[in-house]
Amino acid sequence: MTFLAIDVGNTRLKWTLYERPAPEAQVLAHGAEFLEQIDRLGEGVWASQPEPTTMLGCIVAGQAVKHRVQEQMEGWSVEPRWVVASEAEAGLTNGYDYPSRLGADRWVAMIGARHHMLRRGPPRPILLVMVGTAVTVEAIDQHGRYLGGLILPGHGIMLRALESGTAGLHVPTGDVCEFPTNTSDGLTSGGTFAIAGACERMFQHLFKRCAAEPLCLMTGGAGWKMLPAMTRPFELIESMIFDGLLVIARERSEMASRF
Ligand SMILES: Nc1ncnc2c1ncn2[C@@H]1O[C@H](COP(=O)(O)OP(=O)(O)OP(=O)(O)O)[C@@H](O)[C@H]1O
Ligand SMILES: CC(C)(CO)[C@@H](O)C(=O)NCCC(=O)O
Ligand SMILES: [K+]
Repeated sequence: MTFLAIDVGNTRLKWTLYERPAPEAQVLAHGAEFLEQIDRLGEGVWASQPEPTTMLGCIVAGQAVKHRVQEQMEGWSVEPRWVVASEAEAGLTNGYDYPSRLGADRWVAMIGARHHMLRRGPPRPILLVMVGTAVTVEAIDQHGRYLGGLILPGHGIMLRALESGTAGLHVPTGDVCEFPTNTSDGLTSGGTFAIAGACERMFQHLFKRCAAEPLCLMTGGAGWKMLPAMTRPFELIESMIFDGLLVIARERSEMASRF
């Protein structure tokens, strides 16, 4: 009963093969590829894996990339399934104006975050920060209602925007510091504190709205770089999107077996 979970972001595809579709399942194999390199997955690393019994993915790259991913799965008989944000799933309700327009990665990561929070104790609001190509800062109340979230350029996009919009900002990566005294440190610290500051504001908004202290969770490949700059204690859970996919897969298979 193996289960393949795939997270296709704006820069990279990440995949994990589990022994079954349920939270805490054992990992059999995993990998990550830049989107330019996914066309070799089928004859490459996926060819040496046992065929997944079921699959669930989350994709924010466009239709063309989705087709390329599905092509790589053609050697298997497993049906490709992709999560789309809905009005409610796995204990989370979606406050977005148009629920299906919410990025699938955001929706899935929030479902993973709520699962982690409930395992820790009584229900609390959640502040979820996802640091990838773009950065999202999500607010979920203690009842599992998604209130809304911020979308910011990721660190890389911020730097590239400054480089292309100015004449004198082509410098190597600097360090994060409180009072930068050179261009490199100024750019690196500016981007980092822009993200940290947005998170702090959302924390305040969420605390006020819920009258309960939010649990602060972070995910995304660059999360570890952000942690030291945060104004609150954050827990980094790298596997949040995969954990969300496992929760959804279990819920869906339980629902199916009830009918
Ligand atoms: N010092 C830094 N601090 C914060 N973020 C950074 C830093 N350096 C790079 N980043 C960002 O981290 C991203 C890499 O993280 P990750 O590997 O999760 O993203 P990704 O795979 O590009 O994301 P996606 O899931 O959108 O494809 C880069 O796109 C960049 O914007
Ligand atoms: C915001 C990103 C880029 C974050 O990865 C992605 O979730 C996305 O493309 N979302 C669609 C728009 C939205 O979530 O409102
Ligand atoms: K992502």
